[in-house]
Amino acid sequence: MRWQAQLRVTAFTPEQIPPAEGPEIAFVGRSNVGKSTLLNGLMGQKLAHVSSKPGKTRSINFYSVEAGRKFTLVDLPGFGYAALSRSERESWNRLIGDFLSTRGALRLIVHLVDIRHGLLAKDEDFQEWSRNLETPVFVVFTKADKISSGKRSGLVRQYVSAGLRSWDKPLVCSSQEPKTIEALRSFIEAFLDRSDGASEEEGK
Ligand SMILES: Nc1nc2c(ncn2[C@@H]2O[C@H](COP(=O)(O)OP(=O)(O)OP(=O)(O)O)[C@@H](O)[C@H]2O)c(=O)[nH]1
Repeated sequence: MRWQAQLRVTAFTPEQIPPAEGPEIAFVGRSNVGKSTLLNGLMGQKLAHVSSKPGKTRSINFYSVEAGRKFTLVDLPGFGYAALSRSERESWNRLIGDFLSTRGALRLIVHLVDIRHGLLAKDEDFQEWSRNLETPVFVVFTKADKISSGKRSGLVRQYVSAGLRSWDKPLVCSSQEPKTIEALRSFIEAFLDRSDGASEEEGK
């Protein structure tokens, strides 16, 4: 299904974070992993700023989506951007960490990983840190067009056997391959339907 999306709020500080309007899905990843490009692909519009220079997304952006139901995509700043000072990096990590560990409306965290590099130190740190969260964290691989399809499946198998969590079928995306973005859209819709069902069961 096509998604109708609009930017709701850009928050630079915790005080600017708006109350949730419904279920939320957060996107995290190292700087330059292709997060803005992927979000634009999902939303079918160029709402997020894409740049070849890392570290462009420095705020938390909330996008309201209407797709037969309402939900919010949350675009978090890329972690581990080296050009920032140590204190800037720490305050960034706090902003992200606090949000992910306290946001009640969060249903899913999508951790984007560049398929060519796999999990680098910052990704490993994030995977380790996020094990204590109640919200599930699923990995989606990006920039798949940069390697051959044979190599892709081998790498994914290797990552998953190393313990990465993802959907039943690990998702590999590329901005150059619209079908892969469409697949992610369908997985997110199905995930939200399932999590609605689970909350109704719990409420009985
Ligand atoms: N070939 C290819 N290039 C991509 C893909 N996704 C993103 N890129 C390129 O990678 C660069 C970074 O993309 P962004 O979407 O800005 O990455 P980001 O993760 O939002 O970056 P930050 O602002 O640092 O957080 C840009 O030059 C994109 O055009 C992809 O699937 N395939």
